[in-house]
Amino acid sequence: MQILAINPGSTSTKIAVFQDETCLWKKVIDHPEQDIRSFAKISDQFSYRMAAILKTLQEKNCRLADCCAVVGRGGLLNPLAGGTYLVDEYLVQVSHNAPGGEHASNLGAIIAYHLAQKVNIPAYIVDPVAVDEMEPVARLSGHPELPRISLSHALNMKAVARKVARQLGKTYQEVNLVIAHLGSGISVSPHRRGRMIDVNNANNEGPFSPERCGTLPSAQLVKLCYSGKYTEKEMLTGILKEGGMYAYLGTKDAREAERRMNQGDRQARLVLEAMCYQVAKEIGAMSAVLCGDVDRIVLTGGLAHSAFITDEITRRVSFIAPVVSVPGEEEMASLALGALRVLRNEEPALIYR
Ligand SMILES: Nc1ncnc2c1ncn2[C@@H]1O[C@H](COP(=O)(O)OP(=O)(O)O)[C@@H](O)[C@H]1O
Ligand SMILES: CCCC(=O)OP(=O)(O)O
Repeated sequence: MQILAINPGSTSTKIAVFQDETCLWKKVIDHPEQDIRSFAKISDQFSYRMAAILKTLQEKNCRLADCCAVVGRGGLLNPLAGGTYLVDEYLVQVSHNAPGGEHASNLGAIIAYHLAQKVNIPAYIVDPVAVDEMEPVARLSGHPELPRISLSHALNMKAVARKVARQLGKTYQEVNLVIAHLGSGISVSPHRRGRMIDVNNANNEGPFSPERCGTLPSAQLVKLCYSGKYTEKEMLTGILKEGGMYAYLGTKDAREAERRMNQGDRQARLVLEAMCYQVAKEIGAMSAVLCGDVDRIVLTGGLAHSAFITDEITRRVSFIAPVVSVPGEEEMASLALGALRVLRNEEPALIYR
């Protein structure tokens, strides 16, 4: 069965075609920052990204008619359980309206649906960013008007969780893991017997990341918002896109930060160490959620390619459980596998309402 997978990210659109579990080809289309900046809303990027995808399909001689399904990364929907969802008109409409906020992943369902419609095949999303499996006790923030919201790298974390469980000779439902996805954003989540029972909101809680602030001192934040120094849009950009490592060092590229550190830049060292320190603290907190019953701590995402970063985290958390590293992400394969599970009737397609 041939599956087309589409993963819209902040600055790129990843496309891949799978023949069953095998990736036939994959392409990352990079979108120049000035192009992306010219759109007011994420959904306004639909035609722009669609044109780039259709051009790539043509270049690769890929015929939509040869595919059994199109699968996209799911976005900031209202909270929902993990799994593979059929994309229907309602889901497309909600993705347009972006109830959970603006994020490139909102385009995944919209693009998958429109491509699939062309040849009358089903479209799916798998383990969207808004997967919410949090326990009631995890939902209280301390302010009744500000409940905690589950927004995370659920797709990659669940794929990596299944992989690590397999390596242990178990199923995902038989293990307890603390998984830290370390990318442009950072998610740290305790997975208890196949469920993500807590997670820092990767947009605005937890450790700071290459581009996001993470948890900030709340009263100081309120004062800054009302200081007149920044507009609301500037504040949000500063938190979500130009915070964290970027705010301190002017780069979102951890490889560049590490190069500077190795050339003796003390600020670069301090910032990288602080990011790892915060990740380690979050792993400690999420291990407490599991009452210390942790089979493995798993480090994944782009930053997990760095031995400095993984060593720096590991030395602080290895007393809890063995640490394994699964660098990079497996989002494209996870999308295809999610669609295949449904097409093979191993799992029902969920309906989002
Ligand atoms: N080999 C590497 N060593 C250190 N950092 C890396 C490496 N490869 C990627 N990164 C960093 O990982 C971050 C991006 O991670 P990634 O998982 O690709 O995030 P996203 O898909 O969310 O943009 C960037 O800061 C990038 O510099
Ligand atoms: C909003 C949670 C998911 C997320 O942060 O994804 P990216 O790192 O791809 O922006």
